[in-house]
Amino acid sequence: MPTSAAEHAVGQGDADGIAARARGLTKAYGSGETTVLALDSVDVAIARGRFTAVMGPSGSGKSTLMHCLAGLDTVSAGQVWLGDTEITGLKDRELTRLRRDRIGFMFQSFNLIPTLSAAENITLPMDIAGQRPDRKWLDQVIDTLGLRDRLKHRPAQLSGGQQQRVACARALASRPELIFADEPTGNLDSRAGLEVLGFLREAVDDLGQTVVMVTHDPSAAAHSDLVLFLADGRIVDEMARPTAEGVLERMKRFDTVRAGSAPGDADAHPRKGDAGVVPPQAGADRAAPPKTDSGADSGTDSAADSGGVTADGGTGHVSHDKD
Ligand SMILES: Nc1ncnc2c1ncn2[C@@H]1O[C@H](COP(=O)(O)OP(=O)(O)OP(=O)(O)O)[C@@H](O)[C@H]1O
Repeated sequence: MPTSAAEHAVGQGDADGIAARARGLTKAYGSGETTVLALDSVDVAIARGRFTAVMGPSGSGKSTLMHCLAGLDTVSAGQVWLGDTEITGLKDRELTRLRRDRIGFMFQSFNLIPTLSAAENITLPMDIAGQRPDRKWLDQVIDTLGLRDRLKHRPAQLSGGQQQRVACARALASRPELIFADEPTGNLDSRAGLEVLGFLREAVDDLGQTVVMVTHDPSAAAHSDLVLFLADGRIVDEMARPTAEGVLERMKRFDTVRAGSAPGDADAHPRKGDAGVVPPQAGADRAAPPKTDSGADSGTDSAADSGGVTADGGTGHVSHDKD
């Protein structure tokens, strides 16, 4: 039976079986009247060796939660641990190393380097970090992802699904403790999307990896072991062994609640998804949004220019001080 996040209550001291956790995790953007409370005292524990999906309405804080758990963004209050290591308070350089050594990233734009072959893309973060890939593991990843006969191809010679598989292999190459995937199927047609979800599932089942995936898609979430539902910056529910129908039903309730919420509720801490209102300018306050996957090409170019970025596993991440 899948392990529920709830069974691993935060603060019990026993970190066994927990890949990452947060306590009282709060993230506010901006200040004064324009403050946006993206995360509101979130307690969460991500079970090791499981596939966890994070869902919720637009603006509910999914990406912010992922970025804070991955040390890509600073927190306003609370604590975050990766395994036993508290990452809140770590210096930039320590965080960069920790991300590089212990976390794999997959984004909907794949951030592959166009001039490098698939094989070179897969090992690039490790090459930059001066780490030698574990050949046996790498072979296993490549075979599991069905990339053996595509290794010499450049990204432009690969289909979208194959490119995403390369991105998946890159995230897995260093055998990270935790893989964060932000809408990894967002740019794919449904068949390629299914493929990638299948591979993430296999990464968990066959390779023992831990995956956290942010998604809007109930069918994608149905591939996970546990869905965490976020609303207004809080975890409001979870569902073990989810089905697409079950997740869809649960998501519909957000709409009902939001449609029925008092108009003044959103005023204290306005959020993009509040009260069913998503103003067109909702993202305008995101001077430097934490999403770093704004385009495959720009991402790859900057990645090519900056060793720190690609050493992060293709995050495209440059800075995490964006308030
Ligand atoms: N850099 C930023 N500056 C200001 N506000 C931000 C920033 N990043 C996120 N926010 C706000 O924080 C809230 C949560 O954003 P987040 O991107 O985490 O939501 P999400 O659930 O991932 O949304 P979506 O599903 O639309 O991607 C939103 O109201 C958003 O506008």
